[in-house]
Amino acid sequence: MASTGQTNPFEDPSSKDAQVQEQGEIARGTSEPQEPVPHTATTLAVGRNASLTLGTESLVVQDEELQQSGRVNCCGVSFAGKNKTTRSIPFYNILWAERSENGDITIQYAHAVSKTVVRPAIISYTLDKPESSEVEAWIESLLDRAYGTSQRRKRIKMLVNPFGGQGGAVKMYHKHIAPIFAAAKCTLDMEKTQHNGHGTEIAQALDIDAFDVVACCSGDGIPHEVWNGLGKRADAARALAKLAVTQLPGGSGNALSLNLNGTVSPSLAALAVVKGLRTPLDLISVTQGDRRILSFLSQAVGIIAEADLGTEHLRWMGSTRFTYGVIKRILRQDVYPADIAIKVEHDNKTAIREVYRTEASKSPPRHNEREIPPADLGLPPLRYGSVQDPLPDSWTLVPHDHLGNFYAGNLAYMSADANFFPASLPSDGCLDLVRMRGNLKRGAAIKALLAVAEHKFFDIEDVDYKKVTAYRIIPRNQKDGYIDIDGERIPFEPFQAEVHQGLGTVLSKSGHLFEAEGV
Ligand SMILES: Nc1ncnc2c1ncn2[C@@H]1O[C@H](COP(=O)(O)OP(=O)(O)OP(=O)(O)O)[C@@H](O)[C@H]1O
Repeated sequence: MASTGQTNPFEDPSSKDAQVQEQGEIARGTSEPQEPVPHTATTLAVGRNASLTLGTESLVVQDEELQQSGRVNCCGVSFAGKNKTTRSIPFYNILWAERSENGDITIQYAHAVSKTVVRPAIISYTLDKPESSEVEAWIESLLDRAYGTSQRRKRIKMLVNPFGGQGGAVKMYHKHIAPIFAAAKCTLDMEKTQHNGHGTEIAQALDIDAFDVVACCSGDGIPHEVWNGLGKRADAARALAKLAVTQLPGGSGNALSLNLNGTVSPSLAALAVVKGLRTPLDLISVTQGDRRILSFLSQAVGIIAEADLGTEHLRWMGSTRFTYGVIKRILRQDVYPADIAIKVEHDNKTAIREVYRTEASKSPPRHNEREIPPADLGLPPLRYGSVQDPLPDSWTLVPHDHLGNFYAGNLAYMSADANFFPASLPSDGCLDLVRMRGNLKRGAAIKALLAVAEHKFFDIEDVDYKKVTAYRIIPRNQKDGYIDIDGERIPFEPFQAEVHQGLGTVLSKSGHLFEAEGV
């Protein structure tokens, strides 16, 4: 038996980690703790002194090698001793396994080099009995545990926004993302976005049968464009069901990755995409004038919208500009009068908590394939018409003279530490709507704001929280202002929104929940 430790083609050879990996990490016996191996485990003897065992949650690698235990004694004799090393690699981290042409067995996995970075690493053994029929079945069994119902070798259309965030997305893609996808044998077709709206154009013209995933190395702007591009197609329903839209965090707002990949680390997000389960996501039609936009993240009017979009001149402050913007308006007790009509699905927090907990207690779906609509179906029709139509009969416009915040969310986290919508679910057919008065006592308003980071926002009495399927909002008595749809500004005019249950598709870790603390 020989542990060959192949060179990893994706590593920067100058890095220390790469050198360790090239020499074969297994023999070094580092990191993860050993896991007890159950009796039912399948063990593959790769050589006289090494074995690979499928444990309950991980691949257990045992390796014995000769190690120099002392250099020279007083008589000039070297001593050598045997050292057995055991380590576990979580199945989640296994990217690929195969027999190479020369009969070696090669396993690629995501090795944690820190809490926020994983890099591809390779274990490679020359088999003592390469002809054994056991090997193929063992590899299949390993891949089965590594992927479960997640699709292997995803075909990924990769969009990279070179200007996302601080402008480092292209470098980050090459360093942290592409190597993970390549090690997992995904097919990659990378394109840099060239201008505003390019994501929409690409999605509109994309060969949807050639890809499984559109992955955006960007902020939330490019996923928004991609869903809108898919929505403009004659086969919109099919395109939106077939293509999972995902994000590799490369912008200043990375909410999609936070909620679905549970991270803003590019390499961990890439691993989450490799292992992601296809999950339907509600999308929202927003109509304004004769326009129809698809929204996946949020719609905001009032303090939050203004603090997000009205503080561009304070970009030098980084993420603090948003907090500064909110506090300034809370202290001024700004109000944003509007008439609002809402189609409510769940109107109290007890019922909402119940809905959330029922879904959270379910086991992850066993099958994550969804029905693909025929090619002649466009976007679903609007059940409540558009903002230009008369108000539906059962709706009532209610004046909100002292509105401070109107904030509708389709995902839980709006940014790191801002789980504004903890009860939201990927495809419950509802938006979570938060309304707060602008004339609250300053102390109470600031307490509510601080509660967001402490996961206590939902229970604050001044926070009105409902699950809704549609609404119309008509701003009043203001010359101009901010309306924020997925972080983008639209004209300060009345708009209407309605939810399309599970119209879009994403990849998630759980298959039915966001990566957020719920209620
Ligand atoms: N090559 C390009 N040149 C200029 N703008 C671009 C280019 N590619 C994409 N864009 C635009 O950049 C905008 C922001 O993109 P994205 O969300 O990826 O980054 P971000 O850093 O989170 O953005 P922001 O901070 O502005 O919200 C999108 O509207 C997109 O259309």
